[in-house]
Amino acid sequence: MEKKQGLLLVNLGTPSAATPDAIKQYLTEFLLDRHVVDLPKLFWSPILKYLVIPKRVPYIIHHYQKIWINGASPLLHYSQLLCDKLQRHLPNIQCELAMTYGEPDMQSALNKLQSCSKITVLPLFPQYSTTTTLAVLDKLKQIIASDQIIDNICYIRDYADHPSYINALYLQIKQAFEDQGEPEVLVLSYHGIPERYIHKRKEDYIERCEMTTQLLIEKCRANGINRPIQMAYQSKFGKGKWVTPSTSETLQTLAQSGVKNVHVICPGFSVDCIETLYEIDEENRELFFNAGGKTFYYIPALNESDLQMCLIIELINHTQPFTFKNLYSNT
Ligand SMILES: C=CC1=C(C)c2cc3[nH]c(cc4nc(cc5[nH]c(cc1n2)c(C)c5CCC(=O)O)C(CCC(=O)O)=C4C)c(C)c3C=C
Ligand SMILES: [Fe+2]
Ligand SMILES: [Fe+2]
Repeated sequence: MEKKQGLLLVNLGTPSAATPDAIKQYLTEFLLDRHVVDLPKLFWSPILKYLVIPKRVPYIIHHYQKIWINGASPLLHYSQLLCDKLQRHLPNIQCELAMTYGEPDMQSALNKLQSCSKITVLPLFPQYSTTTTLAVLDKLKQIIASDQIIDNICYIRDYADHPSYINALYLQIKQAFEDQGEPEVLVLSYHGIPERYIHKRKEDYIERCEMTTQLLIEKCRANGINRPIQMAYQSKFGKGKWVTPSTSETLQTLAQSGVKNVHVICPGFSVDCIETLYEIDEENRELFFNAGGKTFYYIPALNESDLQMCLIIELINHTQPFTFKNLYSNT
C-alpha cells in the first residue's frame, strides 16, 4: 500500500483549563520563549515568576472563563474542528494538530505522522513573524534533528498574499456587510509586536500585514465595497513601545470624530481566541461605545468554515513549500 502524506497544522497554544494553575503554566512556557520575549533570561525569569504571572493570571482568568466553549479554550476548539474537518475531506492525507506551547504538543503530533511519506507543516499564522512562525520552525527543527526525519518534511512560511486567503477574507467581509448592513468604517486589526523586534531581527511581519491589507483593499474595491478601511495593531503586552496605530486608540478616535458604526475583522487570527472574542468583541466594543460609537460588529475568524478548509487545501496543493535544510536562509 502507498504511504500516506501528512499535514501538521500548528497554532500558538492556550491554557488547558480556565483555572489559575493551567493559565500560569501556559503563560510561563509561552513568555519564557526567547522568540516571544527577548530579555536576558536571568533578568526576565524572576520578573515573570514573581511580578508578571501573579498579576496577569487573576486578571486574565475571567476573560478566559467568559469565552470558554464546551470545556475548551476557543483557540483549541476551533483549531481541532478545522483539523477534523480537513481530515474528513482529505482521506489520503493524515491531518494532525499541534501547538507551539502546551497540548497537543509537536513531538506527539510528529510521532503520529511517523509513517507518512512526506509531511507538510502549516503554521496557522497568515503573516510570518519571528515571534510565532519562527518559534514553530525552530522547535520543529530541534525535534527533527534528533529524529533524523529532515528529508521528508517541509513547511509553508506564510500565506499573507495568497489569493485564496484574500478571497476568503473578502467573502467573510461581504457576508457581514450583507447580514449586518455596511458600516461607516471597516477596521482590520492585527496582533502587534514590540517595535524593537523590527530592527533587531529578520522580521518582515509588518510588511506581511501591510501586504494583506493592500490586497484586501484592492479586492474589496474591485468588487464594489468602497467603505473606508483602516488597519491597526492590538494586544499590546508589557511596558515597551509596540507597533502603532493601536486598535483601541483607532476605535476611540473614530468614535470621537463622529463615526457611529464600525465592523472589525482580525485577518491575522486564523481561528477565534481570547484576543478576538474578548479583547476585540468585549473590551474594544466597550471602548468604542464609551467614546460615542453606537454599533460594533466583530466579523468572525475563518475558523472551521468551508472557506478556511478550501484555503488550506489550496495551500498544500499549490504552494511551493520550503525544506528544513535551508530553514535559516528563508526566515
Ligand atoms: C511579548 C509578548 C507577545 C508577543 C510578541 C506576541 C505576539 C503574537 N501573538 C500572536 C497570537 C496570539 N497571541 C495570543 C495570546 C497572547 N499573546 C501574548 C503576548 C504576546 N504575543 C499573551 C501574554 C497572550 C495570552 C493572553 C493574555 O494574557 O493576554 C493568542 C491567543 C491565545 C489564547 O489562549 O486564546 C494568539 C492567537 C501573534 C499572531 C503574534 C505576533 C505576530
Ligand atoms: Fe500574542
Ligand atoms: Fe489580549
